Amino acid sequence: MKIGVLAMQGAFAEHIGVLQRLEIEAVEVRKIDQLDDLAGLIIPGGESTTMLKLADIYRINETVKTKASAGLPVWGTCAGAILLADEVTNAGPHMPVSLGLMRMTVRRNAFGRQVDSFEVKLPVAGLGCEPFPAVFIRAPLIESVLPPAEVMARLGNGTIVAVRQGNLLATSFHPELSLDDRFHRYFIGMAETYLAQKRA
Ligand SMILES: NC(=O)CC[C@H](N)C(=O)O
Repeated sequence: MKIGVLAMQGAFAEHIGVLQRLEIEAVEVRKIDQLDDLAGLIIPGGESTTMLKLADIYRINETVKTKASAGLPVWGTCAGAILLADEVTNAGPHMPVSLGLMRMTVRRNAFGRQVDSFEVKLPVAGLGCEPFPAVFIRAPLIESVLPPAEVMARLGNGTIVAVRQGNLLATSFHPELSLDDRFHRYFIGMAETYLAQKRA
């Protein structure tokens, strides 16, 4: 199975590294034809405005929307989660509209500046009892979700930081920067289900 990582900008190399450690063929996606034959796509962290603009120039946004709507598993981490949201409360004047695939409202840069980055042990529904070491870097928070989107994880104060909506997954934090690969294995599981359904 092949999993793509959008490689316009941001932390794509780290995701590729985790996938390769898990012996998954990982593809850097910069052109629309590289979206063919994927079992899943990861949209990494980085800078959401820049990433949206570049993906728009290379006409990737529309193709990702079409493929995700047809069932392709897509996982957005940090800036990638912002791209998946159907509403961004503080988008800024130069930010193109997001892909709008998930029924959730996100607030960018919700935890302060880059120096305020932090790591927490986060209980995550679906990943077992052991909390996940979640790394937050100038992260967005998820203000609200609407069905069919479902909350997978919240911080101790109730802030939503991970959401699943069918074939779509969003995390405010960076699982590719921790040594724990359970989130990547969870997404690979979604990709396996997708392939099995396609073959059936
Ligand atoms: N680590 C990240 O992906 C940060 C996201 C970035 N602050 C943005 O709003 O686009």
